[in-house]
Amino acid sequence: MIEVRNLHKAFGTVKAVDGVGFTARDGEITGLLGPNGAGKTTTLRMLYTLMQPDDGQVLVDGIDAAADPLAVRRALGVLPDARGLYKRLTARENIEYFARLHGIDEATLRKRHDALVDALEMRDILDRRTEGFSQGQRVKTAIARALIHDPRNVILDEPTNGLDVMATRGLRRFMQQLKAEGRCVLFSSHIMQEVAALCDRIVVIAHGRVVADETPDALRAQTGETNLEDAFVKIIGTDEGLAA
Ligand SMILES: Nc1ncnc2c1ncn2[C@@H]1O[C@H](COP(=O)(O)OP(=O)(O)OP(=O)(O)O)[C@@H](O)[C@H]1O
Repeated sequence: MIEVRNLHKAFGTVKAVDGVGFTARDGEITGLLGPNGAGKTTTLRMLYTLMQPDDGQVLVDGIDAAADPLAVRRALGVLPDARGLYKRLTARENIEYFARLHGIDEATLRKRHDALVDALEMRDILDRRTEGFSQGQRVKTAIARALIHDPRNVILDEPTNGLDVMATRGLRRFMQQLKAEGRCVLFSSHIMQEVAALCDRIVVIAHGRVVADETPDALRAQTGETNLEDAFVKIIGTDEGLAA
């Protein structure tokens, strides 16, 4: 479970995150939805301890990220916005390198590696260097690498960005599988249909603040709109930066 309380982050005069708080629960998919520049990536970066908040608190499985960042990192699997693969290494080497950094024994590595490779349908690219990989191939490799230590909590920053329809469908299936395994899945998106199709709970962010935190059905009821796209536009007050 991921709990975020009253997070703040400013860059000069820009208040990127201005008092964000929400809870992402185990066995659920939580979507962080907001237009471009709303503060999604900055929020996620503070969650996975890449960036220090000016104020506020992050708890992962009850562990305070400021007090024990290493324990929090161990409890998290993260697909960052910059996918950050080692391009001279093959996909397999990228994944195995992370497994070794986590100190995973060989037998567990094999088992976990095979399960991820099958779930992500990436066996055909395993022994290619990641240099020259397509967006979808890069995302698959980065996700497998992020999850090799079997984390309970999974954070994905715009995971389907740049993926084609088939790759997007595959990734959505994979996220459902993570949820079925009882993990806490938190992902960001500015694509309403995606969030609507996947999420148990939607946290809408605009101008660095949470403007709604509901189930998709409750969001529709709250706004009186049957179409989620119309509901979002009503909540945010503009359709600028939101993709259909
Ligand atoms: N390192 C930085 N230095 C200066 N300003 C920043 C920095 N990172 C983010 N910002 C600003 O903070 C605001 C929030 O940015 P952020 O990347 O969190 O938004 P986002 O919701 O992830 O947007 P997108 O959907 O476009 O990725 C923006 O105005 C952005 O320009």
